Amino acid sequence: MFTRRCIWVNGPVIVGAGPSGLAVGACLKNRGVPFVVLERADCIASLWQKRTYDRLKLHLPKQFCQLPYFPFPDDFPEYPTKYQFINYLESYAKHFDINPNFNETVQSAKYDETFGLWRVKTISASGLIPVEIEYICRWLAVATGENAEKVVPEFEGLTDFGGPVAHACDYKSGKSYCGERVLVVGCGNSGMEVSLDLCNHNAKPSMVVRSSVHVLPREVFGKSTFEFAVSMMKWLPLWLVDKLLLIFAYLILGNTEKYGLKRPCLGPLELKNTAGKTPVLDIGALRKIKSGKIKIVPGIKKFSRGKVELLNGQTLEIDSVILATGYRSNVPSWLKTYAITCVRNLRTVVTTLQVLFLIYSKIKILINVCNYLQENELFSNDGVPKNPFPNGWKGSGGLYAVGFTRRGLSGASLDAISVAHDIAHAWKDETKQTKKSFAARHRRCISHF
Ligand SMILES: Cc1cc2nc3c(=O)[nH]c(=O)nc-3n(C[C@H](O)[C@H](O)[C@H](O)COP(=O)(O)OP(=O)(O)OC[C@H]3O[C@@H](n4cnc5c(N)ncnc54)[C@H](O)[C@@H]3O)c2cc1C
Ligand SMILES: NC(=O)C1=CN([C@@H]2O[C@H](COP(=O)(O)OP(=O)(O)OC[C@H]3O[C@@H](n4cnc5c(N)ncnc54)[C@H](OP(=O)(O)O)[C@@H]3O)[C@@H](O)[C@H]2O)C=CC1
Ligand SMILES: O=C(O)C(=O)Cc1c[nH]c2ccccc12
Repeated sequence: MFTRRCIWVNGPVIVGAGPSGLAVGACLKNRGVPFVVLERADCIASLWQKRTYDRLKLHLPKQFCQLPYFPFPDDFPEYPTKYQFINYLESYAKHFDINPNFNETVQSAKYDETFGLWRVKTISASGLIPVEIEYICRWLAVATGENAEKVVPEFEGLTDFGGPVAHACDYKSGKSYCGERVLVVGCGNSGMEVSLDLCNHNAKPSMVVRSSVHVLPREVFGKSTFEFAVSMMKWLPLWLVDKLLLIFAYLILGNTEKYGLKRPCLGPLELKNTAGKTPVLDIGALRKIKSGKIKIVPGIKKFSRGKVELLNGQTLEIDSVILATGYRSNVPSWLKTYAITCVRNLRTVVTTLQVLFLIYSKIKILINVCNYLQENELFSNDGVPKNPFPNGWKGSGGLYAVGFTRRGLSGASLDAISVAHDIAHAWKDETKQTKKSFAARHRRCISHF
């Protein structure tokens, strides 16, 4: 049973209370614009508080990770721990007096063309009875993140495996894996750091590398590699910076291909920009790989009871599996376009015709048209903005994206400043016009229907 409520918001609705949502909230506060933040979890920065392992530290230096208008404390180390970062975010929310509505999951957000308003529906699980709430607003800032949902690939036979299978987002420490043979699937920063942590707790990790990966040292000549790359980008083209990074990586780490870590054809920064694939910034896993403490294995063929068969025909006996297989955005599941229903129907008809008449090539064009129409005009079907950085933060009808730049926390901060600036201008214009007639309603941020 649901209770229903409808709330008018005089200002933007921000979806997500992670660093991006907090940053845009802070920038709006600075400009005197009221807003509401909706968060599905019961705390701010739920990714950091609930879905990361104990030993996690920021892997970019602190100056690239602080949010607008509130620097990290002076005594923070170069690479703050996750607990320091969480404390900072708590202080940030307190400093700017940001009070998200917790336990409220956005189910859908639709643009009502007739009124030029957003209708954002949530289910609030705070009380004993779930409450369905509809927020109505002029502006919608999407800050649900690039890592909103875990990616869990399907593997043949995994259900017969019998041992524990966890995603990296549920991994806390290697303590409970002591002495175990663990298969870590994936070799991004999560796979590498989970494998390292397992080693440090006397477990025996084998890490699956199915394709390729760029491993870079976290520091070159005592300076952060990231900072070094950022400085070089001011003077040199990206391809040259990539070449230099790879030369330094070779000089410092040696030939990583020798250990089964094939490098991608594209350079590390180009790959990050085009495919969003983050290079691994090594904090010690490579040493364990070189010493054989972390075994590198190829792609998976199938699982069976207590075993995994690999693509090279080798079979390993394993006790547990950790899927460090990454994350994805959840925007397509709740952000609707007005055309979505009719386009879906059209798509079904077209697919049926395709099956009936087998005239594939002509129909394929129509299917592509349907896919295009089904997409939101700001976000692609993958749930990230279609336009690359720095042009992916603004859509039409008052829609904004914060924190989808593939540039981590520094990208989120830049988005937040641009979005708040834009909304503040529009908000001030609109409130000026409506001030007299709606004076009473606008005195408070929210008024209930
Ligand atoms: C393990 C890990 C380490 C990282 N380390 C770094 C680093 O060192 N430096 C760096 O620059 N970047 C780093 N990143 C990148 C990372 O994306 C950012 O650090 C940051 O958390 C992104 O902030 P965000 O607010 O955009 O997303 P998130 O932190 O994911 O916050 C989004 C929030 O939206 C909420 N939400 C999602 N869907 C809904 C919904 N439907 N309704 C309501 N609420 C919803 C979520 O619960 C969440 O609280 C790291 C990422 C990971 C996974
Ligand atoms: N200290 C820090 O600050 C940390 C930061 N992070 C950040 O969090 C984000 C997410 O990182 P991460 O969780 O590592 O995810 P990534 O998306 O970076 O990596 C996913 C890995 O899983 C592999 N994979 C996916 N599906 C399969 C499959 N079916 N079989 C075998 N392998 C598979 C991918 O291989 P393929 O490339 O072949 O697709 C890739 O190696 C990144 O931006 C990262 O930088 C993460 C951990 C620590
Ligand atoms: O850790 C992440 O996910 C980030 O997005 C941080 C980041 C942004 N640009 C980069 C380039 C190289 C390594 C990390 C990052």
